[in-house]
Amino acid sequence: MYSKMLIKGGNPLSGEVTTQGAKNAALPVIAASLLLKGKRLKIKDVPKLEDIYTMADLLRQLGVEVNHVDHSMILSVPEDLCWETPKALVSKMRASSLVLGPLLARMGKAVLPLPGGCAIGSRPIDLHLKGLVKLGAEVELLHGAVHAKAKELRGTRIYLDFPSVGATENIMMAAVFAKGETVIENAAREPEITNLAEALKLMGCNIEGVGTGIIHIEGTDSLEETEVKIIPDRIEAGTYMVAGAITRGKVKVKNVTLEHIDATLAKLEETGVTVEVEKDAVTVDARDCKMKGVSLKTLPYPGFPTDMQPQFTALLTIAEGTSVIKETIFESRFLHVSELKRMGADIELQGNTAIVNGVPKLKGAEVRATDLRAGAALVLAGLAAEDETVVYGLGHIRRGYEDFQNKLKALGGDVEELPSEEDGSAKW
Ligand SMILES: CC(=O)N[C@H]1[C@@H](OP(=O)(O)OP(=O)(O)OC[C@H]2O[C@@H](n3ccc(=O)[nH]c3=O)[C@H](O)[C@@H]2O)O[C@H](CO)[C@@H](O)[C@@H]1O
Ligand SMILES: C=C(OP(=O)(O)O)C(=O)O
Repeated sequence: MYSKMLIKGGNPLSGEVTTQGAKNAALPVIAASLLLKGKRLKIKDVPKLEDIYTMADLLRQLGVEVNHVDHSMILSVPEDLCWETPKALVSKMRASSLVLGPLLARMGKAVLPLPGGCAIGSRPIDLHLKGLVKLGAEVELLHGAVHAKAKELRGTRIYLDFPSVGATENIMMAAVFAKGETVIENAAREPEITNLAEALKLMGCNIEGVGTGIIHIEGTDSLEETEVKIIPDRIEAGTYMVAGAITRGKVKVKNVTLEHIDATLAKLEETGVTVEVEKDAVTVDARDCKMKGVSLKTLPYPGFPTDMQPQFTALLTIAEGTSVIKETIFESRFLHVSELKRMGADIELQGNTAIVNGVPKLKGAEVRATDLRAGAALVLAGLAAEDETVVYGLGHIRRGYEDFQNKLKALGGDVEELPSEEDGSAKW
């Protein structure tokens, strides 16, 4: 059974909402527990999300005992681990590839069915594999699965052709038990990587330079039990800020790390909405605001995050004038555009650029979420649109937003999740 969300648009959202722990930080930290041997990792502020449950199931299959109670997770890792990852779980979630590095480091071998692409792009893992080979692993592709093995990993210099988030994380984890020093150059600088590095440091790893683009990891022999806290989800926070702005409401988002959302805040302010910041909260006030179009380009952190691009595209459909949105991270992250056009948006796609001409109002329609953030963007558009919108494919949204319906309802959104016989794809 699928599910859909019915949205009666038009209510300006108002009130406070608290951000969950970051999905994209929790996933690699959970994978990092595999580096422990006969020890436990306790993680605080783990969001309750489908992707987290998938990662927990994957670790269970590898032999880890996982207890996820409320927002805490305790992972008890046995002396020996299974090193073959099941296709059913890996194909469900690309982030499953993050177990490759730690499994190789701990067990000297790993088998991972190639995760494949998704609606936003082809998403190869060649950079992950190149890094592992440089560390001394033998990597083969057999019957659609990566088979990696290494008697011993050796520290080395690894230059990433692109600052890939996943490749940086996988290589960092693989390098933990390598002999000598590993240096990752052109490493990704996302805050989620810093959170993973903090977890590894707390376990006893020696890591320097995280956040600078050049990461140094000194190999070690064994790690310790520890407890780590997940950072607030900057993308969830940004999504609720846009919810306030697009409905011309006033929303306070609590539990944010301001320096992680600089790019999002700067672009929101540029549209003309009022943004007030406190130590760990942001209030977006768009009441009586004449919002104007802005141009933006997605970039690796600290640039504007690709994971906020669909939500901003929705916002800019009803901002005055023309906005130019350039997506440089994923090759096909514009599937929400055709859905927004069904709602009356005026958007022209030219390759990786969307040219958005603001319209006064969006109109409710039946639309389909094709991925997580596209789904969030359509819900935001529905909240601002006249009449009723139905968003199909809520499964995508559940991957990344905890309690989305209730958080929106608490802000005054007229939304309701309902079971659906279909995912919406048969409609158009
Ligand atoms: C679970 C998680 O943290 N997901 C995030 C992570 O995804 P993910 O780790 O997959 O993103 P990457 O930074 O690796 O990918 C960015 C680009 O590099 C390409 N690439 C990546 C690896 C590789 O080996 N070869 C290659 O060509 C990808 O296809 C993509 O076009 O960072 C993205 C970019 O901020 C975010 O949108 C995702 O939400
Ligand atoms: C693209 C995303 O996640 P993933 O990399 O897990 O697909 C996202 O969180 O927006």
